Amino acid sequence: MLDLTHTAPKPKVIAGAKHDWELVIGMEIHAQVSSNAKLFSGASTAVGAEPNSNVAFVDAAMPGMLPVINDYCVEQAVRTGLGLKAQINLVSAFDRKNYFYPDLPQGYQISQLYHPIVGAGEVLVEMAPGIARLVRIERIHLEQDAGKSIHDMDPAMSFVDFNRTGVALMEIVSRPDIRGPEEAAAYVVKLRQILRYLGTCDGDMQHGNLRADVNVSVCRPGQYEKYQASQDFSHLGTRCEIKNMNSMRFIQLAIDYEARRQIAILEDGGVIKQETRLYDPDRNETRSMRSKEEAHDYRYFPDPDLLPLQIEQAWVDAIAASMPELPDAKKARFINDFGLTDYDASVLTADLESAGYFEAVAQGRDGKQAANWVINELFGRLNKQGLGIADSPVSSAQLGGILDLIAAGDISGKMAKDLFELVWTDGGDPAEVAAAHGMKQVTDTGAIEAAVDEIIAANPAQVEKARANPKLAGWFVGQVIKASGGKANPVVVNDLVMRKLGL
Ligand SMILES: Nc1ncnc2c1ncn2[C@@H]1O[C@H](COP(=O)(O)OP(=O)(O)OP(=O)(O)O)[C@@H](O)[C@H]1O
Ligand SMILES: [Mg+2]
Ligand SMILES: [Mg+2]
Repeated sequence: MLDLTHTAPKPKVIAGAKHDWELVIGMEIHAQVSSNAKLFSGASTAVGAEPNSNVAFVDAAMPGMLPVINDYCVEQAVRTGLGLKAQINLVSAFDRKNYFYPDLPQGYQISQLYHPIVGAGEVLVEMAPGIARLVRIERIHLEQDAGKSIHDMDPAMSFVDFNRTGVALMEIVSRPDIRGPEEAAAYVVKLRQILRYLGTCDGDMQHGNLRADVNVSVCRPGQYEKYQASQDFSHLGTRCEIKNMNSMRFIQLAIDYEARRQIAILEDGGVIKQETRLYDPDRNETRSMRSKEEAHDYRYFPDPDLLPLQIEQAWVDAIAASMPELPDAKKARFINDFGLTDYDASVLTADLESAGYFEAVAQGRDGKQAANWVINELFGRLNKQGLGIADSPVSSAQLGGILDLIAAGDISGKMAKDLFELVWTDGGDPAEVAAAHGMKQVTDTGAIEAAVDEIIAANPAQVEKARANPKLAGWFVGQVIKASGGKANPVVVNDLVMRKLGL
């Protein structure tokens, strides 16, 4: 069962020169929909293609061309909504958001202002075991991405690449429920994790496939609670929106800078102007880009080329029936089925590849031991070499084979680490590699007994000490294992030593 009991984290408090302030943050996440074709054309969404080669006439806004909705993109938005426990709107509609920019050939972006496809949902953001923020989702709407302006190819010219023009985006809008920079970053991490589990967005932030607009305001302690009770935004401060953030670190730095900037203005008796700002990582500051446009500045109106989008409940139900297991459920299951700690379960469910690998190793084996090996040995080794789990030279079957040899008492923990190293570099079936390298733990009592007798006979003084203080018997165990060249099974040695010493 999923245990969602949690306590909310404390909001971040910043001490100004005059008094304390709290942060209030709401995020708009633009997530590129995983789909082979664009939202309103059949053109490919592949990246890295020759500039302007994946552009249909409708993407280039040729006269008379009409958009045709790609139902797979709609399905992806519905799947995302279901993954965020959100309401799915069976009727939604597309609007034109008008603005002029060289990378926007239509002169407007098709978006969904008035009737989005997805309504209210939620995301649980864990900050520590048992401490979590429930961030409410206000809406998700579908919209077109813009093209790319290129200014750095020639000092005297600007270019434009329309390959990205018309690719489907989901804008996922949160309520202002996030209360600090760390929570903001954790929210993006969690949302990205859910999208990747769902397969609706690849979450590649480096290539801008997931980017965040971060809305920040500050208020005096107590004001947020008034907003919560009434949902009346006038209790909150004026927000500034920091556009296009695609790094967890910069999101946190930008929020911190922006909050302090606003506090300084307010304590000086000034007012915050609602505006759009850009973060400059080189100078760690935000700068005004433009004053905030209101919806009416965009002259939104229903797109006359597109009928309202109507979907069937049965179709939504079919998508719901095919949902994969999501991160919270998988984590709870790992804790329950494999006895993992909260921390280990979080690490192992961070992405689907790690979770799948771990599960293959843990199935039918000691789950905790499997977790230790995957997290400490495997991840440690992969990190050292800068590899991802998909590129691991040791497969889950091979790692499972190593654990089986330990469980059978054939190799010691120390030998297992050496064996792991051998399998990592040379590959092969672990049992065969172990045999080829003479890695076999001695469990034969007869052979070990002789060594124990010999060491006891040679060290009468140690024997006296150990009989007086049984904790010192470990010394004999160490000696016997050393004498065997590390091959004697420590469990067997320990039993014999204790018996021979009469302990
Ligand atoms: N006082 C506030 N402090 C912090 N965040 C706020 C505040 N008021 C609203 N927000 C957040 O600002 C965001 C507003 O996004 P929304 O898409 O609704 O409008 P927008 O930013 O005006 O539109 P656009 O998509 O054109 O940028 C939401 O995430 C909301 O939670
Ligand atoms: Mg928005
Ligand atoms: Mg916005």
